[in-house]
Amino acid sequence: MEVGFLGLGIMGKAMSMNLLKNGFKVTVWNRTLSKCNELVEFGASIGETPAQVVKKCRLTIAMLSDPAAALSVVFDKDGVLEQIGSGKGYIDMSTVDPETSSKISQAITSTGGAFLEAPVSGSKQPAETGQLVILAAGDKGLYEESIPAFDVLGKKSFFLGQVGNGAKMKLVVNMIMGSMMNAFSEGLVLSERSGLNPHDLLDVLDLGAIANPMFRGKGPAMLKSNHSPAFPLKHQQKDMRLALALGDENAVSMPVAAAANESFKKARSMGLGDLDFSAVYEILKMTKD
Ligand SMILES: NC(=O)C1=CN([C@@H]2O[C@H](COP(=O)(O)OP(=O)(O)OC[C@H]3O[C@@H](n4cnc5c(N)ncnc54)[C@H](OP(=O)(O)O)[C@@H]3O)[C@@H](O)[C@H]2O)C=CC1
Ligand SMILES: O=CCCC(=O)O
Repeated sequence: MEVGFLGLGIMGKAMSMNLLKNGFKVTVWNRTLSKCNELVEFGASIGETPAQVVKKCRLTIAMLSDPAAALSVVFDKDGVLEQIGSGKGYIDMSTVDPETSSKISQAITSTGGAFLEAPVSGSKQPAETGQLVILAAGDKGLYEESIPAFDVLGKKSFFLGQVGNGAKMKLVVNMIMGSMMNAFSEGLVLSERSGLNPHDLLDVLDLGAIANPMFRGKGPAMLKSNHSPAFPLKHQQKDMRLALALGDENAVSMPVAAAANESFKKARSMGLGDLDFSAVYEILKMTKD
């Protein structure tokens, strides 16, 4: 199957590589075109613009940083809209808000094209190993057609109904994750400041009711101040912001998420946005009596 892939950041590069390794023909595009070269070594073709990729492929997947990027790639000159139409499908796997997704859906479907939003849970390593959790919503026919690709990219796919539901599910999950990262970081700092060995805390946590892959995977690196990016902090803060907006729209009070968002904003303002979101630990560590 020939698949187009737009956006070769941390996630897009791993996902498109995975498709290539599993026998898909892939045509890639990235805003910074030089990032396509590594994929070409593994058999990918390059499209010079999003429109060129869509022209060539029946199915095109996008994995872009944020709502502005997702909209730009569809609506701007040489964008997806110039070539999408009947018989073609567009799958946006970026994490965006439901409004952005709906806007893209309306534009694509008005040309006769099919649209699916399919944000993912899981980070760099699950993307490399095909262990993502796919949160799809939109065109059911396109979802079914995409299952061979989703089976390569993920360990489980959910079809959640109408466009917007995938985006909402993803934002709820990441709102919880961002709050957890803040609580975890505060716990690490508190254990150190109160004279405990934080490595002991990691061991205790891992044996109890709140053991989880995030604490287990990131804890030891955090204690060494290693925040090599798997999930960039700037994207986690974007997700907190979008989740808080969803809370506003639905009159849901979220003081814990709001406080976590403030920590991520502070970390961004201190230049930590391109590090892993675990770098929020560094700003919590800085607070003194
Ligand atoms: N990293 C993770 O663990 C996960 C990330 N996500 C979500 O997936 C998406 C991608 O994340 P990730 O790969 O980590 O992000 P990166 O920051 O590594 O990559 C972002 C991509 O978006 C492109 N881009 C940014 N702005 C524009 C624009 N205006 N026009 C066109 N392209 C643009 C970048 O192009 P260029 O190379 O030119 O800058 C790059 O290809 C985000 O929505 C993120 O929230 C979801 C699950 C996990
Ligand atoms: O959006 C990013 C999610 C990262 C993860 O699920 O580990």
